[in-house]
Amino acid sequence: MDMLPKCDANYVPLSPITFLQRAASVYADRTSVIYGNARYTWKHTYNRCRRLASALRSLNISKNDVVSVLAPNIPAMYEMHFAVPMAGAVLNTINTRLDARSVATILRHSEAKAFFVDHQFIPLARDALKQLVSDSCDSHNAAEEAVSIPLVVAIDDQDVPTGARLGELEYEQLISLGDPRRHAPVEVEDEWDPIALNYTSGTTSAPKGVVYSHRGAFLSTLSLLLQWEVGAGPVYLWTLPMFHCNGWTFTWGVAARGGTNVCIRATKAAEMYRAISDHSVTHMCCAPTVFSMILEAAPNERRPLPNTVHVLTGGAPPPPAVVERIERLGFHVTHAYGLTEATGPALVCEWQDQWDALDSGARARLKARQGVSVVTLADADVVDPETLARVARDGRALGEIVLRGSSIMKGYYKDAEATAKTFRGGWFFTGDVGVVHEDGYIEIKDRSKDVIISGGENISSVEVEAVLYGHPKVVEAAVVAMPHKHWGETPCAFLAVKGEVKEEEIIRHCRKNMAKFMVPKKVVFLEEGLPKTSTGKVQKFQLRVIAKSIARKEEEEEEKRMQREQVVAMSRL
Ligand SMILES: Nc1ncnc2c1ncn2[C@@H]1O[C@H](COP(=O)(O)OP(=O)(O)OP(=O)(O)O)[C@@H](O)[C@H]1O
Repeated sequence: MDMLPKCDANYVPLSPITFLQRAASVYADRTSVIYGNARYTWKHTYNRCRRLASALRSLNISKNDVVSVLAPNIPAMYEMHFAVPMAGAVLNTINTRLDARSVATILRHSEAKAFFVDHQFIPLARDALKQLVSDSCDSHNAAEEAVSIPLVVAIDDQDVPTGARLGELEYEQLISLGDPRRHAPVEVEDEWDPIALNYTSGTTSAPKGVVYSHRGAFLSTLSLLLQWEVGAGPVYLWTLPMFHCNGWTFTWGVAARGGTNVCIRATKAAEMYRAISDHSVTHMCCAPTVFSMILEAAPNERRPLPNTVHVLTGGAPPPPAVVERIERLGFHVTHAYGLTEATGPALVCEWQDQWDALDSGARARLKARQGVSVVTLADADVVDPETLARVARDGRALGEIVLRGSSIMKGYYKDAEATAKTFRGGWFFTGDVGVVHEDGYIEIKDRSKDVIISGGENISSVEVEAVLYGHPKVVEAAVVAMPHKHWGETPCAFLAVKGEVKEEEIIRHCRKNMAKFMVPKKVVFLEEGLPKTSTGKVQKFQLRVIAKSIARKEEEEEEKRMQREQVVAMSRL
């Protein structure tokens, strides 16, 4: 049997771009994309992608060249997920909430050959390009790595054109100029070839460039469709940014199921309710912070849900109290855990039938666990990061969550050291601390950098946050370490609340619901909400800076008070 070789008939490189070709033939006249009043069918989308791929090739974009895009969830952004790899190039979607300096850093690091910019982000892109030009002048003087300036393509609004331009080229003009007969889309030669370059959220350190292969993207897409039980023809609302791990692969996945992509420019409560109601949305993905937006929407923004909306949530721990509330509204939540490095979700809290009989609170607590590996992952575990020994399956022993399988990235672009550090002993190390329960379900307790160590005890900020979310007035909660002269660190809670609530009330609520050593010593109310990354994660490093300065101030005041008491005591002598 070993003598039977691979041939073109039985061995075709796996790539998610094949989903589009199939969609164009199987679902040709079905609506592929809705954006405002603009509508496309799968036949249209396929033809437009072929034209764009061919236009890119005519501009000398070739194999492994990086094409960057700065755009919200619009049809062009969707099309580029197919057109760029169809030209043999690598898609780099840039986070639209970054500042010009960071956008320039990504353009420089990725050596982007082309840069597509949505009209709304032209001012940001212009500043980033200025920065890049100035870096390029500096690099000539300092004999650094040369900086190349990408070809710029403006994307005008595909529903209501604005006429805004940046650079010489415009998106629709490229599509009309593309001629697949002269420059045919490129065949994928090797499924290990890169398809996308995604920078991490930068929650804990400088963003790293994560490279996906066609194979990894293909398998992750199928795996997530299966895991989430997405049937034929889903109506998928784009609330998760497509720039976040290629929309957790659903950019490619919606084509695989012949679904309809409902694109909205901004993930805001009114837009979401309207789109769900107008288009009978069946599926959406989002970070748990989006739940708070939906739950706190003003009465005039709300609309009744026309049907059950299946939501895949992840990216941050969903507090059980919030899961319970959102499900009462008619959303059905599936919880997944993942990372940019794992091509989006890697663990999913797969539901067990016997859990249906539990009350809603118990169901939400089970659902808030991160779960078991998705089908294309070979293995997931929690291990001692030094010895690599598996931790006990008791829901208590802490270790680092590790993953292994075809969904894991190829590596970090131009960073061999970070790649070597994260791949060890046949595992990918996530940097997240977790436990394994008796039933084999993994639960994240913290990111290793976020664990609070108070008097030698580890405190999981996620556990303290879950209790805080149980308070009826808490809308957002994050807990970080605050330096403490006796305990080393103590928990400091940052809250966004509705209505009036005092620090003492929150502390009382915590005392009632958690061990004494876990109770936050300080509660800070942030009226403007918690600082977040573009992917909806709380920027805990910013909160740590505030907590540190509060601790310093309190220590200074304490010292002053002691000095005053000493003076008084001396004067009495
Ligand atoms: N369901 C979840 N529950 C808890 N945490 C989650 C969940 N899903 C993802 N996360 C957190 O998000 C992290 C992955 O985030 P992402 O890849 O967007 O970049 P980042 O790790 O935040 O950024 P950086 O690596 O640059 O600091 C995970 O390591 C984990 O800490």
